[in-house]
Amino acid sequence: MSKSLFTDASSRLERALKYVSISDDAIERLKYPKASLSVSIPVRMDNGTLRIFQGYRVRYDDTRGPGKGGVRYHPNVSIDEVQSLAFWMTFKCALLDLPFGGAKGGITLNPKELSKAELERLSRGYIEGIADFIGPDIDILAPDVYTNEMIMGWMMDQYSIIQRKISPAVVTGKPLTMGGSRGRDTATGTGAFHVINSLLPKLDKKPANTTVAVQGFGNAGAVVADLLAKAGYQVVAVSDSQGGIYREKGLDIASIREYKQEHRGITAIYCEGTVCNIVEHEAISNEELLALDVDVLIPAALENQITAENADRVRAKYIFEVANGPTTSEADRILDSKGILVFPDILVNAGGVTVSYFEWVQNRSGLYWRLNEINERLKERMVTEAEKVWSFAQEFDISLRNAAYAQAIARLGEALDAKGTRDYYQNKTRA
Ligand SMILES: NC(=O)C1=CN([C@@H]2O[C@H](COP(=O)(O)OP(=O)(O)OC[C@H]3O[C@@H](n4cnc5c(N)ncnc54)[C@H](OP(=O)(O)O)[C@@H]3O)[C@@H](O)[C@H]2O)C=CC1
Ligand SMILES: O=C(O)CCC(=O)C(=O)O
Repeated sequence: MSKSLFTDASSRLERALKYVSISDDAIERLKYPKASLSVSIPVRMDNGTLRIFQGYRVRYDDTRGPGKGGVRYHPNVSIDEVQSLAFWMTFKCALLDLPFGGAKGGITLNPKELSKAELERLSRGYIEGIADFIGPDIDILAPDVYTNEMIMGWMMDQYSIIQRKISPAVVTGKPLTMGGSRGRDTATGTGAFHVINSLLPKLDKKPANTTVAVQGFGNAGAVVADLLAKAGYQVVAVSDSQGGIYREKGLDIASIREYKQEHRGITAIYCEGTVCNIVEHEAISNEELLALDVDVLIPAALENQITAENADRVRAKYIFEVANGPTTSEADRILDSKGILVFPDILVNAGGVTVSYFEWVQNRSGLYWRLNEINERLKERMVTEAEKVWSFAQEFDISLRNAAYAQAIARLGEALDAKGTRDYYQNKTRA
């Protein structure tokens, strides 16, 4: 039987514990999610039939602050996946020193098959189901795969209806008109760009002599591809769920983004300026993209993309994980043995939750920041944490993943110990 995603995810905790000292009590607590909720969501479909969807929310840990994390709409969503994503959020928020714990949610469905009205009923139904489990001081939602600011707006509105007061801070990634933050829509890709652009020079890589392949061309992948291309990197391949395109002398990312917004796929479409042509021989599969001979590989789609089965075929020198959990722990070992450096998800994709934190702060203070203020603060946080992870890894000669986890674990351990064991309550019950 194959390992569950959570078993694989939590092996990262076990490995990194060697490099940090925290109490046994804190270690025990970090091994388990604090609370999980599973809900059935009845939705009246446009054709009059009733469909029941399965939704989840997991709050993994809230020691350092309210739970925080996105909501995913995807056919593969399961409690195991949501729990793993909530686990990663916990370490990501601690690594970036955000005053949040980790949480995540999801609904099992293919949202591409639903009409806009059906999606709205589903999103509002999800909030009906989890309303008692979330809140601006309890657990705060955000976008993830196949959710967006429109859906976040519906969710915030539904929560406000239930609470009978406007509660913008329960959801981040909302439309600007509903209290969203400037820069949240591009934050994940922008944060990843800062990590890549600040760490590659340490490896003597300059944009013009660095080739890049990006798997996944959504909110995270398209933005990082665009920023890298604008900074002079050679982005030679991109893909979406249907497949990808490759061009040795580099792709025109801005025009591919434009094309993707109008049409659904990017397969075999090559755009230069405003002209797009279908060029069949440049089409590649996602498997082929992962095995391209490039300097930098950026998985920016789903988890479990680089596994024990294909890690041997990876030829990139550096992997920057924009997706959550794209590399399995077995693949990590193989990549390590091949000398491939993996820059971990909890660092590389933390720009999204960082600007979500800024949005939450703005919602609570009522004072809204300009885009350049947001972008400056984001850059400062991302570069600072990236440098710390890099130096820690260099100093102790350990992987960047272990270095990132060790720093996050140290912060979590300190917070858990500061709260004490809470044995007082248990003793009182027993008395
Ligand atoms: N949004 C955010 O703020 C954050 C996202 N992340 C992570 O980044 C990753 C991407 O999320 P995000 O960009 O928001 O999601 P989006 O829904 O915006 O985009 C997902 C992209 O991945 C593509 N895709 C889906 N399945 C596959 C596949 N099997 N192979 C290749 N490409 C595929 C989609 O293709 P198509 O367009 O054809 O459907 C789409 O281009 C996820 O792991 C997410 O958890 C991490 C931090 C924050
Ligand atoms: O913005 C957020 O709160 C969380 C984004 C997210 O889901 C993630 O970082 O994986």
